[in-house]
Amino acid sequence: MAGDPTNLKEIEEVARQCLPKMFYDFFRGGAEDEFTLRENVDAFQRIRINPRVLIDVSNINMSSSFLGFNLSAPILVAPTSGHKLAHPQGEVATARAAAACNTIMVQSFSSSCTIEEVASSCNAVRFFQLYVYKRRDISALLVQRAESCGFKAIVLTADTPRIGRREADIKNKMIAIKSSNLDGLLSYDAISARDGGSKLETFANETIDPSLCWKDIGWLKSITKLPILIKGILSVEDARKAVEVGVSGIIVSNHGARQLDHVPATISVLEEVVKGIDGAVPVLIDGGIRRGTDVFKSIALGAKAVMIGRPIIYGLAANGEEGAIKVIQMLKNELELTMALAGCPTVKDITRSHVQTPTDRFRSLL
Ligand SMILES: Cc1cc2nc3c(=O)[nH]c(=O)nc-3n(C[C@H](O)[C@H](O)[C@H](O)COP(=O)(O)O)c2cc1C
Ligand SMILES: CCCCCCC(=O)C(=O)O
Repeated sequence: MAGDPTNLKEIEEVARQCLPKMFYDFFRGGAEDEFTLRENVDAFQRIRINPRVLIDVSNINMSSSFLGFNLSAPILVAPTSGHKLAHPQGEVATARAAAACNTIMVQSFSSSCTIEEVASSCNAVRFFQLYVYKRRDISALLVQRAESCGFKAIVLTADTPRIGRREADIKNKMIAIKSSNLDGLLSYDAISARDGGSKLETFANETIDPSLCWKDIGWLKSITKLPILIKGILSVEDARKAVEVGVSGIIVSNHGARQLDHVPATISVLEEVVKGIDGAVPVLIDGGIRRGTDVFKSIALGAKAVMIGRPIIYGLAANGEEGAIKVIQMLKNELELTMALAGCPTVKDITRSHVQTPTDRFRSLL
């Protein structure tokens, strides 16, 4: 890869140099002042690791599982839209990278490759991320296509009744990303012809159903046998509701800080969400994970595994499938070293006592 990057930040820089400005801005950007975008990363840096010594770390085993599926490490690929804007092979390259790294890929509803193309391209375990459209028939059809193509779970994104205010996209007049999944189902023509700011925003706001609510999980359950995860949970109250309506997992996420600015960094609410549902279902987290130490901290605070969004896109942009593999491999290498240096030979050995949060430091002063 150009520049021989040694960490994810450097891969982002390679991607920035490869991508047209409109697309780099779309991938990188967050909502409004990007306060939460910075917080997602900074909040990890306020957590300290408490290493333990004189523990046999000659063999580090990062293997883990989620919903019964084995993972080589507790790191999954988050759903992100439009991978062909980053690389001509799009989500097919991403799925192959996930398969090569023995992890799960969550394919976005707004993917540029179809459900069928991704399914036939590799043997990765795949989950399908769902937006519920005003045209429920379209969402239902995509769920059925995913189910018949062997996807193993539905990830319902709950934080996007409308699209967040992404000012770079407004300035750049971001295009409405074409999702091949919607070919023959929806037309983009009216949107492409329209003047104004972000066409992606216009398209999303015209198509996504803002009336979606908790009772609709019943509808979703009625159209699929797959386990359902809810993505976009940031409070104990919503986590408990998710458990009540019978989901199989929760994803603590603020959509990579692209929706509502000034919501908390995901790592800062993870522990209370996990405690609030008392182990009823497994919890994943995404947002700002850029180092193996971030993965370690997330596990210590109760996540079953993490998901990564932008770094995968940057890897793709920098070097296609190989670039996405490099991203996952870099994080795995960093996690492996972190576990060795912290005295944790297996993922199960990573405990709450291995980290110190700002709240812990405050309490210790009282
Ligand atoms: C360019 C981009 C596109 C995204 N598209 C989707 C999407 O289609 N569906 C979804 O649920 N989340 C989407 N997300 C949010 C990610 O799933 C994830 O929550 C976020 O990227 C995690 O933060 P990180 O990028 O800091 O790792 C997108 C994020 C980005 C950056
Ligand atoms: C219905 C199209 C919405 C695409 C939004 C993709 C996304 O979630 C993101 O950019 O963030």
